[in-house]
Amino acid sequence: MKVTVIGLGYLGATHAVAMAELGHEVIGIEPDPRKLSALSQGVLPFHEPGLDTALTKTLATGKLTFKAAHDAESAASEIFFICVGTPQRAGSDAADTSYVISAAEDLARWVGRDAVVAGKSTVPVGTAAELKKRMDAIAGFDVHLAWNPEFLREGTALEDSLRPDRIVVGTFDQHSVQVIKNVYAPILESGTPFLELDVPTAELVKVAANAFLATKISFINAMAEVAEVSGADAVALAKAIGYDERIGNKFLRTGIGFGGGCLPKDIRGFMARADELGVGSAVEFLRNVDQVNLRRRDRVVSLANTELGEVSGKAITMLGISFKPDSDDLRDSPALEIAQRLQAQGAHLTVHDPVSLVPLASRAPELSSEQDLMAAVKSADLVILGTEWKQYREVDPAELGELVKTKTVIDGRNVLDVARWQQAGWKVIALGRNIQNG
Ligand SMILES: NC(=O)C1=CN([C@@H]2O[C@H](COP(=O)(O)OP(=O)(O)OC[C@H]3O[C@@H](n4cnc5c(N)ncnc54)[C@H](O)[C@@H]3O)[C@@H](O)[C@H]2O)C=CC1
Ligand SMILES: O=C(O)[C@H]1O[C@H](OP(=O)(O)OP(=O)(O)OC[C@H]2O[C@@H](n3ccc(=O)[nH]c3=O)[C@H](O)[C@@H]2O)[C@H](O)[C@@H](O)[C@@H]1O
Repeated sequence: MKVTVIGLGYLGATHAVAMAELGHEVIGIEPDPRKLSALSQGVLPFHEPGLDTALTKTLATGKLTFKAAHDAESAASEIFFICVGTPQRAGSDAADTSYVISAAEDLARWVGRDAVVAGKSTVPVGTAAELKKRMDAIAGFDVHLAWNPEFLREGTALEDSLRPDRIVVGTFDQHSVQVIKNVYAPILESGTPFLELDVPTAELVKVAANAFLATKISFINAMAEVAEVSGADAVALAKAIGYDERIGNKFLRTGIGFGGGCLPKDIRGFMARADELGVGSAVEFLRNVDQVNLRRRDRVVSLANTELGEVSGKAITMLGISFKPDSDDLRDSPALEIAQRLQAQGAHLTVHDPVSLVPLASRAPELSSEQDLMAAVKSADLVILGTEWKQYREVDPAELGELVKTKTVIDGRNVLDVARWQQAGWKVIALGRNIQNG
């Protein structure tokens, strides 16, 4: 099928490659000249395991091409996927839907009568109905608009796109259902559940899923707060409750909390939208979810100050700066916020991260960085593990211990082998735990 993907960020670039992998003829549209040029040359403008090689492979087949704007060729597509950003609006909790509106209105000037427009961006409930009104008015006919939210995770984005848990589609008409079933046919043939819903439900499924995931993480981090003052251990607690199948053991990893371009802004956008709809109190608990999450960052800043007397003038190494491993995404990264706050208090931060130091240089130029892990910890008064990259879990604590000034580590993700680090002479501090250091 002829497919156009609009907006080639983390979601859109992945979706375009995934569609080409399924055998479709794909055009990707991206107005940012830097991203467009990189993608056209087969270079992924962000880190995503496996997507770089898949991009090179699909480009070579000639089935994937990129453009800055719509033209007659893209206008002939049978389906258009809208994948533009919906960031948090400045000075507000609400989602900024201006990019989606602009992409939809622009597309309405090109879209064919039989083509389907499938929105994949995460939007406040009610957005699709508003877009349809605007698109119909510009196109002069009944545009086949549908909402098809995406559930991929960064770090496993391509795999999640090609082998999703489910495909959710909200449609206004049956023609859209059929075209969407056709585009995903190879995935559906493998037995992936296809949920055909009304449009508001499809929009809500996405924000509800992210709100639930955020709540689960904040739940265990709230238990961590209680554990810290009661002598309990939140990691052991998570394991113990997770054996109950009704609770499950996933998404109960306690630590410095959730960040990224989605969970934080999606729960805030959900609260703002619920408020507009007059049911703000229904999701008021998400305010607590957000606050518990942000308090974990405060906790690390406070632990660092307690450990060092005060942080001013002290050398602190942050291991990992992206919001999660296997990603270079710095959007609302807990590790980044902690590093910036400690630096603002006068500490000398050195950041190590396997892939995020280039985006970090433009995002937070005030932070020093070091590509070599051993050099990064040299003479440190304190080491903080901010992102649980595999190499930090596997590093030899004895080797690191020879380089630092003081062998104290705050494990912000509860992934270090405490006994091993202690045997190497380290004082180990972790969130939600009361670790006895000899
Ligand atoms: N990042 C992720 O893992 C996931 C993101 N989402 C949702 O997908 C949407 C996009 O997120 P990301 O890809 O992370 O954002 P992003 O910021 O990485 O990418 C958005 C892209 O859209 C482009 N764009 C903006 N206006 C445009 C227009 N009028 N026409 C064409 N392109 C335009 C931007 O230049 C940018 O490259 C958001 O709603 C997000 O919540 C959903 C699931 C997963
Ligand atoms: O809407 C989105 O963009 C996506 O948001 C999340 O995916 P992602 O942000 O890539 O990453 P997650 O694996 O969900 O992790 C989010 C944050 O929570 C943290 N986390 C995760 C799990 C956990 O147990 N504890 C915890 O602190 C991670 O470190 C990370 O900072 C959802 O998992 C995806 O399903 C969704 O499509």
